[in-house]
Amino acid sequence: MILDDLVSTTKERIKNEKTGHNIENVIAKFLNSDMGFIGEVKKASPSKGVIVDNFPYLEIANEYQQAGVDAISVLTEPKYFQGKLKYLTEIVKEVDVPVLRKDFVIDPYMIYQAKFAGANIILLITAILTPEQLKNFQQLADELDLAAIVEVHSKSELDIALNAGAKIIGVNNRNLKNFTVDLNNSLKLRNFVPKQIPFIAESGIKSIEDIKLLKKADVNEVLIGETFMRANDKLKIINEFKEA
Ligand SMILES: O=C(O)c1ccccc1NCC(=O)[C@H](O)[C@H](O)COP(=O)(O)O
Repeated sequence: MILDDLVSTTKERIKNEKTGHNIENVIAKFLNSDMGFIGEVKKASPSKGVIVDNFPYLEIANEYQQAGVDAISVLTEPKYFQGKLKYLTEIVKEVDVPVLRKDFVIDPYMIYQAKFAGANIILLITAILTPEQLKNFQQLADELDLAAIVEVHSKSELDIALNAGAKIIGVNNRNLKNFTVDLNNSLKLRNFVPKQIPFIAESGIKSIEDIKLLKKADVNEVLIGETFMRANDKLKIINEFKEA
C-alpha cells in the first residue's frame, strides 16, 4: 500500500534529518575533545558596552571554524548585546560546526524559534527560570533534538539544573547581578557535575594561565566571547590557547 510506503520512507527521511548536530553528537563532541573551545560572536554586552565596532559576523564565524572550535555561540539579544536572530540564521548556513543560540530564553516560543532558525544548541539560564519552567524547557529542547546548555552560577542552581534533567552544564563565572567575574566558580563546581555531563566554563576567560587552570580542573569546554572578539588574529589566539 502506498500509505505504508509513505510511512516507512518518511521514518527513514526523518531519521536522517535528525542526525548531524543532534543532542547525542553535541554531547559526544564536548566530552571527547581534550579541552574544547566555544567561540562567541558578540558585538556588545551589558558589562562592556560595545566590544567591537567592526562586526563582520560571517567572517568571524568562519575564522572560529577554521581555528577548530567545537561550537559557535551567537548572541541574538538585541538591546544589550546588539544581537540579531538573522546573524544566527546566516552563520548556520555558513559553517558546519554546531551553533548555539545565546539568548535569555523565557518563553517556549524562543526555543521553537531557535530550532526554526537552525540552531543546534540553546542556553537555559537557571537564574531566570522557575525550576518547573527549566524542566519543561529542557523537555521541549529534548523533544526538538536541540542540545541545551543549562547555565548555573552556584551549587544551589546546579542542584536545580541537575534535577531538571540537564544534559550539559555551563558554569558562568560572571555574577549576572553585579558583573564581577571569578574563575574559581568553575573550579568550585567542577566536582559536583558527573563526568558523563559536559562541563562548560563560561565568561571572563582571558589568558593562557586561565586556560591552564581550567584544563587542570578537567573542564570539557570553555566559552569565550570578549577575548576572542577583541583579538585581531583569532586563529593565532585560539591556537595559543589550545597549546596551553
Ligand atoms: O557579558 C555580560 O556583560 C553579561 C551580562 C548579563 C548577562 C549575561 C552576560 N553575558 C553573557 C555571557 O554569558 C557571555 O557572553 C559569555 O559567557 C562570554 O563571556 P566573555 O568571554 O566574558 O565575553
